Amino acid sequence: MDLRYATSPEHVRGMDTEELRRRFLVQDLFADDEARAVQTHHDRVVLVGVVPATRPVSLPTFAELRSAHFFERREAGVVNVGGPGTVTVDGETHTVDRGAFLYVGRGARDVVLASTEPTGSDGPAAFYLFSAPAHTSYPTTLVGPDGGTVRELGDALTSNRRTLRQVIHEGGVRSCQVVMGMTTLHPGSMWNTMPAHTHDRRTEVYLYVDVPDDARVVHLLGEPAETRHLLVANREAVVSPSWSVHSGVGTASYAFVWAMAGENQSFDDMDGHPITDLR
Ligand SMILES: O=C(O)C(=O)C[C@H](O)C(=O)CO
Ligand SMILES: [Zn+2]
Repeated sequence: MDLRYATSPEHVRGMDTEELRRRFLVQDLFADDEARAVQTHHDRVVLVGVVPATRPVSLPTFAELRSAHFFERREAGVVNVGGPGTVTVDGETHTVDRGAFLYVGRGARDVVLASTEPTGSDGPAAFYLFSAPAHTSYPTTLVGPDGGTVRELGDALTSNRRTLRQVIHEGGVRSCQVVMGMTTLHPGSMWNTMPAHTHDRRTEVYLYVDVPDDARVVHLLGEPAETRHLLVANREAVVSPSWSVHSGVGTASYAFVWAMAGENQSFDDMDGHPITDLR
């Protein structure tokens, strides 16, 4: 498990490109037949990537968690961003195809992730887990690729027309902390999350997906009056501490999985920062 210690806004002012990327960008989370993990000490969020390319992969626990099994004190949202697949939780198998989500509650013991058509056109399944500490156990719940609460946002005239699906949230699948969903940019729209915002009560992670190999997303981070940027490729994630804006523009249309944990689960508890205020 890769550990990322907490950062402060003052610290960001002095970071060069290499340090910004080392602290906030998560690369190489997805590797064949492995469960790779990163923990940020911001809200103790753990990210795991699993690509069951040639065999099913059992989710291990990690030494840093000091727990007998991964879900002993945690919950997670799992989304598949690859080809068709299944997730088996304590013997019950769920079909989790591309764009589907599975919420796994505290107490689950054996979690096995598998591809259904590893050599198909979408390749093997690619599971992304966003996990946070949990105080109680909510039921494991599957949401299909079109499920959740859909919000249409933005405008083609400002290049930010996008469809946002809230899946694990106050009005949907219950959880202790995790709030999670996916946003898909419409063809020709490149800007996400504009106007940008912060939410001082939650850490958020964006995982960018469906970014063409020759494209990048220019992701803005940092305090609104002191922004920095990262050039982000497909299946890379960016950690946004509570004080950081998170917004980006692609050189092609793309999608992203957003997920949060922290003090509350109120999606609309955010402070907007107009582009004219960003520096
Ligand atoms: O397109 C958007 O806008 C988003 O997807 C915003 C994220 O959901 C978010 O940042 C929630 O806090
Ligand atoms: Zn946000």
